[in-house]
Amino acid sequence: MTMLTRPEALALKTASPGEFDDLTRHAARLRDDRWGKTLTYSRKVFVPLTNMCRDDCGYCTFVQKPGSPNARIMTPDEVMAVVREGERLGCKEVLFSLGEKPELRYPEAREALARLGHVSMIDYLIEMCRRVLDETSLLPHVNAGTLSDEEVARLKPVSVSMGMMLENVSRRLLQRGQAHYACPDKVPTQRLRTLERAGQHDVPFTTGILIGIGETWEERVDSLQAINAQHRHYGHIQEVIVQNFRAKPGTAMANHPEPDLDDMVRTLVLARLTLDPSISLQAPPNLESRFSAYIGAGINDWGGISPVTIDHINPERAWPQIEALRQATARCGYGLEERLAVYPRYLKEPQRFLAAPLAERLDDIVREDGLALQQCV
Ligand SMILES: O=c1nc2n(C[C@H](O)[C@H](O)[C@H](O)CO)c3cc(O)ccc3cc-2c(=O)[nH]1
Ligand SMILES: C[C@H]1O[C@@H](n2cnc3c(N)ncnc32)[C@H](O)[C@@H]1O
Ligand code: MET
Ligand code: SF4
Repeated sequence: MTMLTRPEALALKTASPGEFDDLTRHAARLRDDRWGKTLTYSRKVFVPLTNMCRDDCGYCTFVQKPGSPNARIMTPDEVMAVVREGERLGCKEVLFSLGEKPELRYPEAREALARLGHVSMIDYLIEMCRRVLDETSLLPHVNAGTLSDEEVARLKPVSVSMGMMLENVSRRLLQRGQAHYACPDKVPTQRLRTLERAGQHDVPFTTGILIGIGETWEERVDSLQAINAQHRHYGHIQEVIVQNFRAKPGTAMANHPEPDLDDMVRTLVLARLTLDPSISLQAPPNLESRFSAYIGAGINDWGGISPVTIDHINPERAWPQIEALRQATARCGYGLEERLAVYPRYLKEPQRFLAAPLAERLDDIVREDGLALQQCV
């Protein structure tokens, strides 16, 4: 058996302990065959370029409304200070993660952008990616939500990869009282179009599903299959994050139950057995402490970890120390290695997946420190 059929995927939710053990072993073997006995992470800094956003996701504490004392757009000096600190501490990725198109909803966002000389957050983001490339050794990864065709095209020359959590393809979640009520950028067709545009532009892309926001098991299956279908067509999905919802005080979903470990493990096994094995499977190590269960379920990557910045999306969840993660990973029989924000597979076709100056730069980095090259398949 390789990939799951749809009925098998649906049945995984309630598989008996014996059946589930078999499937889990199969998922772990698939990971070992494709990715070997080494898990990876990316040493990064997190830059929340703005926390203003036109959406109102029911789980999000990152977002701040204009008028709140914390609503802001980072200045270029603030951005460059964080990036330089990252450079000093050996980081190779700048994760720009930001609210979506606040200028379309809030005059305050338009005014703040105008003071920075821009009319849209994406324009400002492009300027800051460019500065990171021109002035530092770090590589930008852009997580800015839904993107138009033109935005993808303009971001490609200034970033090595982009990402956006699909989260879920369920339209039900847009209804009043659900996680994505009043979120124009969480309309599934809009998210799927962004994935597709990234594919059309040959952008190495990170996506993922958010677990426990009111979706059904079947909707998770649908979401993973939708991601896999895009990858089959364009080959651009470098990694899929399976991220567990964490309830935050003060949000609409403060009292919504968090997914438990069994639910996460089952979903990771589902993901590993649904997705093409060339897609990296990532779960964040700061949202769950029982690492061995995740490794047993077939993940091969821990995502971005920062010695400089907090996880601004989950600010109460500290990063593990990289050495502690290395030891925990070693106890499961796996090594831990640093990787770049773009996976090795894409460096084999640099002219297709990277703008020429970025391809040259990556070539130099890989030649100098040979990062995660054992994974070149
Ligand atoms: O620190 C975080 N990093 C997040 N990352 C960053 C990720 O861990 C790494 O930076 C990527 O693996 C790129 O190397 C995301 C990247 C995406 O493209 C899409 C979604 C996420 C989500 C998070 C997140 O919630 N917290
Ligand atoms: C960066 C990604 O983090 C996810 N995200 C946003 N809020 C939460 C939360 N409370 N718990 C877990 N993940 C969250 C979203 O899917 C976003 O795209
Ligand atoms: C700050 S959340 C991550 C980026 C974007 N706003 C999204 O939800 O996809
Ligand atoms: S998760 Fe992203 S899109 Fe949703 S409110 Fe927060 S910043 Fe905006």
